[in-house]
Amino acid sequence: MIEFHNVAYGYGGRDIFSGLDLALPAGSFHFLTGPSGAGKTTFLKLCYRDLEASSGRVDFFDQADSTLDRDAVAKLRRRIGVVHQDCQFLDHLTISENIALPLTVANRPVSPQDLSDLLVWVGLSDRADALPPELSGGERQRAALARAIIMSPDVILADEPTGNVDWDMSLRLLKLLTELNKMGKTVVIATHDLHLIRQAKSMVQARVLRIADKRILQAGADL
Ligand SMILES: Nc1ncnc2c1ncn2[C@@H]1O[C@H](COP(=O)(O)OP(=O)(O)OP(=O)(O)O)[C@@H](O)[C@H]1O
Repeated sequence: MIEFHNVAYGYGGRDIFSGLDLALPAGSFHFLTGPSGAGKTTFLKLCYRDLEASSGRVDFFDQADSTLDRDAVAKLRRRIGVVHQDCQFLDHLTISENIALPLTVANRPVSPQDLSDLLVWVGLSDRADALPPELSGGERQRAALARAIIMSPDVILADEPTGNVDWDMSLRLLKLLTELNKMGKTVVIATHDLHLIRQAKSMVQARVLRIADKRILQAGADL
């Protein structure tokens, strides 16, 4: 789905990654760990082409990065749903309008039934007409997940989706992400939470990646 070939990336001359070789196959489930500032968000941004590799090559859905024009990049982004760390919403729109926003912006019809099913799935039916500032942290995270998948992406990237929620809510979010994976979606979760990763072992066949020395390595079974 997304493949990194000898990729380097840095900010202002400071390398975050170098010699990165990695594949995220279709239908896989990955956790990405590493200390704060190691580059987890940067890696996710490279995965949805918000950032471009400084050198090396990233292939998206079997297409080399360098061959993609603007339309192709827009198209590939529609196949990738992102749950951002800070979950920003438009505060003057309701939760259901925010969730439907990617469709509205793309000028695509919003099916009331699909939207309602999605709200039920994330457990937000009774909050559909609330405004974002009225939501709890866990509700915001679930709304962000719903918004990320409304375009039926093939890949879901979640940046610290359980960062600000309690354990029960973390498990609930993890369950939603594993359900998406069972539907065939490729899932990548960046997280500090090793407890969550251990918990996931009984729910899904997940690979754990760890950022170390500007590379991303498969973590050992000791986690
Ligand atoms: N736009 C930017 N310009 C310059 N440096 C940046 C920029 N974005 C991130 N960095 C730096 O790059 C490094 C990696 O940042 P990144 O946000 O990817 O780490 P992270 O592992 O996601 O961190 P955290 O767990 O704290 O969210 C950090 O040192 C950060 O300060």
